[in-house]
Amino acid sequence: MTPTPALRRSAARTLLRLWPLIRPVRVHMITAVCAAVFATGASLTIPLVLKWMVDGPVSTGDLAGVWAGGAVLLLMGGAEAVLAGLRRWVLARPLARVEASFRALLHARLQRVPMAFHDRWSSGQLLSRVTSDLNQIRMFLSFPLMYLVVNGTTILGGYAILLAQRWTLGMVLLAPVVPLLVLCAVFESRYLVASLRAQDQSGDLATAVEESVLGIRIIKGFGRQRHQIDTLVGLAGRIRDTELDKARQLAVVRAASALLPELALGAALVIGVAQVAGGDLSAGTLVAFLTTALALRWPVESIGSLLAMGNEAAAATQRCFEVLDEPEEGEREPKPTAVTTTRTGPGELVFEGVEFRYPDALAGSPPVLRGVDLRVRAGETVAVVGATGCGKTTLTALVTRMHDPTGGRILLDGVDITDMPRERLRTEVAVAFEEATLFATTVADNVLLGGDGLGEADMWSALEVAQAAAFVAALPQGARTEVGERGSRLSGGQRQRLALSRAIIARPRYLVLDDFLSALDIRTEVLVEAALHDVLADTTALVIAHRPSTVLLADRVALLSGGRIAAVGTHRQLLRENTEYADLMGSGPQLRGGGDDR
Ligand SMILES: Nc1ncnc2c1ncn2[C@@H]1O[C@H](COP(=O)(O)OP(=O)(O)OP(=O)(O)O)[C@@H](O)[C@H]1O
Repeated sequence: MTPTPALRRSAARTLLRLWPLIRPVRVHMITAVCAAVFATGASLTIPLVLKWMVDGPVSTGDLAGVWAGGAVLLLMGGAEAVLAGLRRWVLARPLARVEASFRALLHARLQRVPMAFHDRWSSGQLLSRVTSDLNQIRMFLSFPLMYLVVNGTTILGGYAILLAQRWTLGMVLLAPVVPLLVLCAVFESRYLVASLRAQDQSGDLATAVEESVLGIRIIKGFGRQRHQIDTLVGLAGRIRDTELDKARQLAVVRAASALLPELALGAALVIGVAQVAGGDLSAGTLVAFLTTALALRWPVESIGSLLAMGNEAAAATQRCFEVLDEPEEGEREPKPTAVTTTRTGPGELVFEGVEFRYPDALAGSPPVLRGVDLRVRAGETVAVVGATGCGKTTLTALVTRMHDPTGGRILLDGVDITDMPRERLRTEVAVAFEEATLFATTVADNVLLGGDGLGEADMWSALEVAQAAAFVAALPQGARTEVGERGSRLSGGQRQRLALSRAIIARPRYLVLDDFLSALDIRTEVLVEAALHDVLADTTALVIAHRPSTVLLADRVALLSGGRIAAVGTHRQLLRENTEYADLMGSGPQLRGGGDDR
């Protein structure tokens, strides 16, 4: 998906948004610009020295003057080289710092934006912004920006010298400026759009590559390699077309900015030679004039390429600011209501008329949750059961404020969760999902992520509860074993048990478990559930259950149906009294053997 909105700003205005980031290195930037301008000044002085030499010492045979002129030329050349080196040296480190701090800013924002943002954006789009776009911005700041300033100054200074030397000839050289300016203006707006398109398409390609790498088992399993290759080739083809379009646009500007000044130079040369022949102009002045004009060739020719790089940087800047402009989670919270109508106490989790509709839900579709009322008492475990797609996972996501309810409220310890700082909410409530997300680090790092200030002992006791201690101990480096990207070196059941260990390690007061044992065999599941009973004794827990065996973990069961809690009771009660529940649960032997009134 490519969520880039229509372009609203010009490239220059977009680039100006970088100023707060560049501000801390402005002294370095100004120093570098000054060095570059002086270097150019030195190079522009050379034709003037030449004029002096041709009209003076050379024509009069003054050898000492020729040596002096040569020495000045050498000095100017040396100064130009030293100043160019100084510019690079002054900028390298500060710009690397700017890139690093911009990247940190983007990364921090990605952590703080609401889940709805991540639902909307593909990973490849985000990845390309944090990597290639930032790189493009740094390159623009270190080279093209500098040269836009320097070459702009050179062109202005150069043309001023040309006009001063011979204004009629200068006007001939100035003739191409108007058509070139018009061409550059048209080019700027078109190239910016094409750059944005190319960068968005690269993001789409990154997403497709990521999906094909992560989904390689499915692709191979279904023999869909050809299809996948065709998809990637199609996406790469779109990028190629856009890049060719950019190249065509750039070629026109480059050709025009090379050809028109050349024609003007040719015309000036003919007129100048005629004037020298007619005695209206000194040979030295013509040499100086032509040398200056030649010195302006590269600055004029380079403008097209520099503008192109500026446009690409502007597109990259806009894409990065699309992320940075996204409000953080806390920024768009509705003002929380402090009054509680429900009488609720510590340790209780209460849903009060909770409604929820996904922001990107199809128009006209009903809300997923349409008035959920449920009270989970302190220390109680309530299983939520319902048909697939009825909104169970959505309900759990609301407890940790991955999304905020669009109606009603959720109370924790009697406090509306929108009243609580998110940090506090997320230390009170721990979660484990069916899709056990592990990070590409060690077992220990993954489990210890569950809380602050926890040690090895906490980790091993959490692993014991999740029946993971034995397999972790048997790993080559025990808990120090790397689990691979997304835990790829572990089985699905092992990943789920590590995710459960992470959820319970800090002994949270509230636990939200979403079908967290689905990948376990029945024997291991029974063992995990038995150990969990001790943990859950002090914990208020909401458990999403698909399997009858998970339901047995709960004190009570709530049936979610039609966006509401349709029935609450013990497992046996519901099995007897509610046909929808009985249908959902079936009547497996383990249910019948449920022991007490569960
Ligand atoms: N990010 C999303 N954007 C839009 N709609 C969504 C989003 N996530 C889920 N839905 C929709 O919300 C509804 C409820 O989804 P949810 O995952 O909560 O169901 P569930 O009861 O947990 O299903 P299952 O038992 O299959 O896991 C579904 O119709 C689903 O299509």
